[in-house]
Amino acid sequence: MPILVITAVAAERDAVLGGARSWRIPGPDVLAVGAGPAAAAAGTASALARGSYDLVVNAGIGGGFPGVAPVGSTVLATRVVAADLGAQTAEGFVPIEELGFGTSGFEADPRLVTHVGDILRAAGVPLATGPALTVSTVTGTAERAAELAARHAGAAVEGMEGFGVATAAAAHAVPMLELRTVSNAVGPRDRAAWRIPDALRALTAAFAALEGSLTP
Ligand SMILES: O=C(O)c1cccc(C(=O)CC[C@H]2O[C@@H](n3cnc4c(=O)[nH]cnc43)[C@H](O)[C@@H]2O)c1
Repeated sequence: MPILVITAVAAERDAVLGGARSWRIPGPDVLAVGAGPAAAAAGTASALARGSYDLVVNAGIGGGFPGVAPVGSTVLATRVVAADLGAQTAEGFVPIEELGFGTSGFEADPRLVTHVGDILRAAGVPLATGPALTVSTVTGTAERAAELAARHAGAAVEGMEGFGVATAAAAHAVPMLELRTVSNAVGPRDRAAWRIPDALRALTAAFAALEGSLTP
């Protein structure tokens, strides 16, 4: 069953490939397509037009919501949400559904999330599950982090590609998962505190554990 893994940058792609290298079954196709939802959607759609896949996984590092997904943990998304797709009004943010011309969320297959989550936990991966928020601007203040957490109950992780990958996967009727390892906390910007090498190692460990389990 061919699997497509989409990452933003080459370091994430190589981390995924490092984990899949130990698989005794054919590994996934892993593509680094660039940062942000537009690059992710275009890269995923192009790959899905070229080949046939049974599952698309958006994988990478991400920001974890404090109290849900600490730095060093791994997040498997139950739902992929475009957190800034809508309109800002004097009364607050209005999601695109309420504007009447689009959708801002895709649910992951709950059976697939349970199955893959069980495999990761059994392998000792410190796992959190919950909504994965996709943003075009990385959150850099406590106020913005609190606003997002209030608007999305149980928000676990923030990244920049999930919604783009999910949109392309849905257009091709292919199931989609988002898996992120937490390099930093969502909140006041402190780039020096990002634990990128640790998060990349966690990504490798997660994919090593997933051999044969990414079955829709
Ligand atoms: O500098 C490096 O060596 C390096 C290695 C791997 C990845 C990076 C990135 O900067 C990846 C950008 C990618 O990470 C996601 N991300 C990570 N933290 C957050 C966050 O707090 N909020 C939103 N996105 C985050 C995002 O998907 C980016 O595309 C650097």
